[in-house]
Amino acid sequence: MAQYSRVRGSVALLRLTNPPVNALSAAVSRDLERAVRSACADSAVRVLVLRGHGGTFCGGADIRELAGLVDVPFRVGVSSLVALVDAVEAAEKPVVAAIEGVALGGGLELALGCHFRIAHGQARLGLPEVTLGLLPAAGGTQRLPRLVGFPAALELVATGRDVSAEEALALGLVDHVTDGDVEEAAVEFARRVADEPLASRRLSTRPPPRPADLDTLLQVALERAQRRARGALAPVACVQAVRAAATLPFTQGLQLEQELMAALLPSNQARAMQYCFFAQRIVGKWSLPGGANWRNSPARAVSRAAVIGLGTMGRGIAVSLVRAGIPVVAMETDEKQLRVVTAMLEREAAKQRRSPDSYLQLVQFTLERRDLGDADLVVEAVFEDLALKKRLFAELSSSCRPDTLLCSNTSALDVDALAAATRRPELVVGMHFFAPAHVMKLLEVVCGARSSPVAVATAMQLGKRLGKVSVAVANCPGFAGNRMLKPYVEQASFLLEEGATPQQVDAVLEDFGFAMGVFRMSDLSGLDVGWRVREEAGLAGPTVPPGESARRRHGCRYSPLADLLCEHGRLGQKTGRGWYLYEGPGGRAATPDPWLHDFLDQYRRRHGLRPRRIDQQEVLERCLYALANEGFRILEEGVAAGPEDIDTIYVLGYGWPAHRGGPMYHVAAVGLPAVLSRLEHFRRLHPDVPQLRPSALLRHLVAEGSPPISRWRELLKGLRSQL
Ligand SMILES: CC/C=C\CC(=O)SCCNC(=O)CCNC(=O)[C@H](O)C(C)(C)COP(=O)(O)OP(=O)(O)OC[C@H]1O[C@@H](n2cnc3c(N)ncnc32)[C@H](O)[C@@H]1OP(=O)(O)O
Repeated sequence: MAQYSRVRGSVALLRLTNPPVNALSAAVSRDLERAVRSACADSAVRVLVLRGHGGTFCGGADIRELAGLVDVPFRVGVSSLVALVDAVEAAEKPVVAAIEGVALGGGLELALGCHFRIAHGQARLGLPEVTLGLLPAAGGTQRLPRLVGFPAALELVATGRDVSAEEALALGLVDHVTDGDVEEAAVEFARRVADEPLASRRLSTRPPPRPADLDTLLQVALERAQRRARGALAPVACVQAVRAAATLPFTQGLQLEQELMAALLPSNQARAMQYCFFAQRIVGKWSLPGGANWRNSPARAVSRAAVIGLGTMGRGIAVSLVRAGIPVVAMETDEKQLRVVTAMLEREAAKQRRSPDSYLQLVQFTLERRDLGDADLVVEAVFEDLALKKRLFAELSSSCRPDTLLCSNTSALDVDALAAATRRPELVVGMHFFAPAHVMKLLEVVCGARSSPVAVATAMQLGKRLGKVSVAVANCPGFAGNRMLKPYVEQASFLLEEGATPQQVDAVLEDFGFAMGVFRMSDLSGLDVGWRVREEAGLAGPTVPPGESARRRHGCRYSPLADLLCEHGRLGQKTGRGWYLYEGPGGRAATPDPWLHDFLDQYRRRHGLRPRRIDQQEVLERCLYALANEGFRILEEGVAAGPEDIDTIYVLGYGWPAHRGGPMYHVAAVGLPAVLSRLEHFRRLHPDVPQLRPSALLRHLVAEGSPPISRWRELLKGLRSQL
């Protein structure tokens, strides 16, 4: 796990070895500590270089231990890592960290214990513990501010953002960056510093910097963390721990860090966030009914891509491709959109500290379909209209190379119908990006009935290359994410009919931790999007069969409230009014609108609905259980392979709070029998709402004694699977 060898006579080269990411399990930490002590005791050694095996320094503490997934008490992992970092820092001979790949979490804390840090130009460094519901508890919150100052330390610890080697150098986090061989550079560096005094290099003994505005800075950071945390404990604990570095001596700061960690480690929030971490890895291990899977189906190389349509979605997709270094041919007729995408690329280049030209030269704008001919993969991102898309797919099928993959960014339409319009249905898949596509980390890869393994593998792999988490789902209206949104939005509308207000419903959902309540979200994305879909489905507008009552469709309860707002020209933020009032068209600040409240009163009177007081619990249960119930149906039908897929989609694509794990994790945590009983209760009260009828899978799981969520995937394999 950790050995040392002597190089160039007096340099001890220690190699941390625990593939795939050299995680510091308790055993590995102890082993490395022993190796450090032996090297220090070796009289032939003057200086130590510490590196990781296999091109990566260290991915941090072993999360499986912290999450209680292996048979090692989590406190043992923490204390072994703390002891290791302390031993490294206390070494009487200089220790140089040679960082390549990543130094994350406990890995970076280990590097902070070293006296010098050399990084490869491609390395990434960070303290992502907050994303696991934790904080850096091997001295990271105390050493980092002593090295890079409070503003940077507060930001890095509280957000978990990782930085490039270049930024690390600018922050003072590393001493030197090399684009050559990091081991050679570190050994060379080590020989130069072998005789340097170490006192000032031990961060624990350094006084923390004290800018004049430190108190204000700490207060602002704490308030910001509280505001942004939306109920999550870890970001606030992170700021509290870093603040201790300003107010307490090192050992007492460390003590507080440990106490905060001891409170976070066993918390439900940390469990939920660690579940999310592993869920996001599980979803990469896709399989298809024929036996093809992520292991046996290689992806095709994508060295040139095309994007059709540079509206909101298309331009985000184009930017993502360019950022990943993939040349893009972008087809768009509206010149205004070309200017927008050019400006976006310039901004992105500046963010990545690249020249604008390095990005702009990767894009070729065109009006001609023949220019797409050479692409390995085309992503269509035109208007959401099935007939239009089918025509386009038919044309692409004739004009593109026979092996070009044809992908659609549709958010709900039938991928099999698009495939059927081509002469290569096996090379058609859905690639459903989420807006803004260059920011959101989720990609739903929609596998059509005839999509080939290579098409699925290529789309999944491309998502990863773009820095996204790809989740494979089967083709059905709305796929997994948008399909589950429907009953959730419907319940919210029914609650308005029964007496709630948009701000009441949103406040409950935002208190739960959602980035945005359902009505604010609907205003942001535009009420007309759903209106168009409902019109196409014969639920709204001129296509509704004559004689259908306003509040019923196909014999079931229907709320026409959103349709009525659209008819009044209230499309959300873009028109300056929707469920809320905004400063003007395009405004962002939502305020309650007296017009809307009058409108709701009149609506209720017109339909003889007597408003009642609705409490928070009812809002939460009806919205969230209806959504999760649809999730069970999706699992039952094999549209998604497991609860991890649904939870990943909701956390990364729909603002579900990670500290609550995702909808399926949430209902499992509440208890399936309790959820079933509440759904049965609501179903009795609303017999004309089929979405409240508990799904067969939920009943089945309850009948089986509510197995833990980690077992559902296996149990589902026995059911009908489309994946
Ligand atoms: C005292 C306590 C102090 C500190 C606490 C900590 O250090 S908490 C851990 C902090 N570290 C992290 O959060 C990093 C997590 N890992 C990653 O971000 C990525 O895995 C990484 C290292 C950037 C590599 O990414 P890549 O895309 O190359 O691989 P992938 O994510 O698919 O991971 C490969 C397999 O490794 C497993 N794994 C990754 N990190 C850890 C870890 N720290 N502990 C345990 N296991 C880890 C991951 O689950 C994958 O496993 P697999 O079975 O192949 O799905």
